[in-house]
Amino acid sequence: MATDSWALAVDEQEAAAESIGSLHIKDKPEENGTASTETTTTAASSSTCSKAEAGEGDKTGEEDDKDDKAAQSLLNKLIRSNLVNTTNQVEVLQRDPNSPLYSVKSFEELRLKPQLLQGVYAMGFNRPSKIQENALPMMLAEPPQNLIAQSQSGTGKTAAFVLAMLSHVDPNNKFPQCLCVSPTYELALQTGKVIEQMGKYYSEVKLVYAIRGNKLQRGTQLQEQIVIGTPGTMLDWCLKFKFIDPKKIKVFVLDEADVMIATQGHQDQSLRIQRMLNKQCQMLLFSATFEETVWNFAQRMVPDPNIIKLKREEETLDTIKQYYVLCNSKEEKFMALCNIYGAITIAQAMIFCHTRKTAGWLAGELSREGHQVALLSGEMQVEQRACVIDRFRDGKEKVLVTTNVCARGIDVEQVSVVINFDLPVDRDGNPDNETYLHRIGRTGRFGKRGLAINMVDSKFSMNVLNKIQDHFNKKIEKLDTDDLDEIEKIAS
Ligand SMILES: Nc1ncnc2c1ncn2[C@@H]1O[C@H](COP(=O)(O)OP(=O)(O)OP(=O)(O)O)[C@@H](O)[C@H]1O
Repeated sequence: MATDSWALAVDEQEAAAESIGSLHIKDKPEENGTASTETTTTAASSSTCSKAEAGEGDKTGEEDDKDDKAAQSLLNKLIRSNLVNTTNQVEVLQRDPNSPLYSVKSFEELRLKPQLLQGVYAMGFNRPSKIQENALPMMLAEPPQNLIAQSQSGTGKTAAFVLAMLSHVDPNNKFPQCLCVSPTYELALQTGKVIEQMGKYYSEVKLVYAIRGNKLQRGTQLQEQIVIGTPGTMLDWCLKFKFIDPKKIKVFVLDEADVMIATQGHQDQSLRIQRMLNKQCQMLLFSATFEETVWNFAQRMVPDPNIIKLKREEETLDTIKQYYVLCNSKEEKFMALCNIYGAITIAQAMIFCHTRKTAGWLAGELSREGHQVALLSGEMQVEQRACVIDRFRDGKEKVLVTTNVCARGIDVEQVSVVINFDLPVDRDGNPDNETYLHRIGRTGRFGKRGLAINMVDSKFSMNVLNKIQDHFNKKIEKLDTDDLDEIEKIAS
């Protein structure tokens, strides 16, 4: 039955692809898993963290002063991605005590291994963000301490737990020592890329993906120290195939921990893995959101945890401006969208719909208007989804129309606008506050400014919007999309 529904989903996807001229879905990754781009590693690969290129070391070797190197590399990264024109903008945020990027400390003070410090600077990081500054000393302490940590979207949680894993592995031991479980295939791939980038100068440390499609021979003894994957495959590798000896695991990370706990299947699988681990294994749980019941469950699950928790009013980022638009139908919502596009320059946008059907319709309409559109929904094969995201990340499409599948974790710096074409609600029609926060967090990454626009088309959705406002105690302003000057103003 499962196979049938997959096949149907792919057929529908292909049908949609035909109707949407510029929608691109790449074929499955090449058999050996080596993707075309330098940093991409696909499902079937077991990859090394060492990808140092000749010449890069020389570049930094010219400069003696570490601060200058870091500053220069950050500036290069930001200029490359057109985020800022000077370092000052990020620097200012990192020095503002009210900003989640605030940090007075340096990466040097965290006493990271030199290879990791080099990797961090090569990524363009200058100083740790607040969550990194607070969480890393706890995570790197001896004896290891457990941690449940919440920090706003795009503030560097992934980088924090990746650094912790890389710091804890013993490269001389050729077996898995760190497990990182992500809720989706594409998030696992994305986190894997961060591990590769950060571990670029730590060539002895290797990484393998426990995700669908990466089939290993029975009896394989993994040599890689870090395993990143989705809960089902990870559990199989521990329990059924015994590729991993859970007793040898030193660090266990649950990324997007709240959804891992709140989703029954994920919770069962994660708990079954956890039960196989040694009592001394360090447990690290991270997310931008933790609903109260989930938070309580997490505290029962993790023995004696350190806790970093946000106050409700801190959960939303001030750098993301939130608006709503009043409409009467989906056609009017589409018109409003066109007006927004007509008034402001949008680098890249993510548009969230409630159903696959609406997403397909909207992608078709936008495509007819001449936009380069990518469509992504949960029913697509995971490899196809990963390819759609890669293309979007590379800027090949400027608009990504999607359902909730992409609401969490996906890190695309150039996303300047998030549109909730449909507001997020749960199965009972109640506002889904957590999903709202994750969705709008796809913009405004690491201090960048972002715009979130909500389409309201009924009393029901107005009610949902009001409840979301009340929940976060944050005003969502009304926007008149017929008034082009007004739209221009909000973007300036
Ligand atoms: N210290 C730092 N200095 C500069 N950039 C950073 C730093 N830490 C992380 N970043 C960058 O900020 C962006 C967001 O980081 P990351 O994906 O780790 O955030 P997150 O908190 O895990 O987000 P989400 O809640 O959406 O999963 C990434 O592009 C990352 O490279």
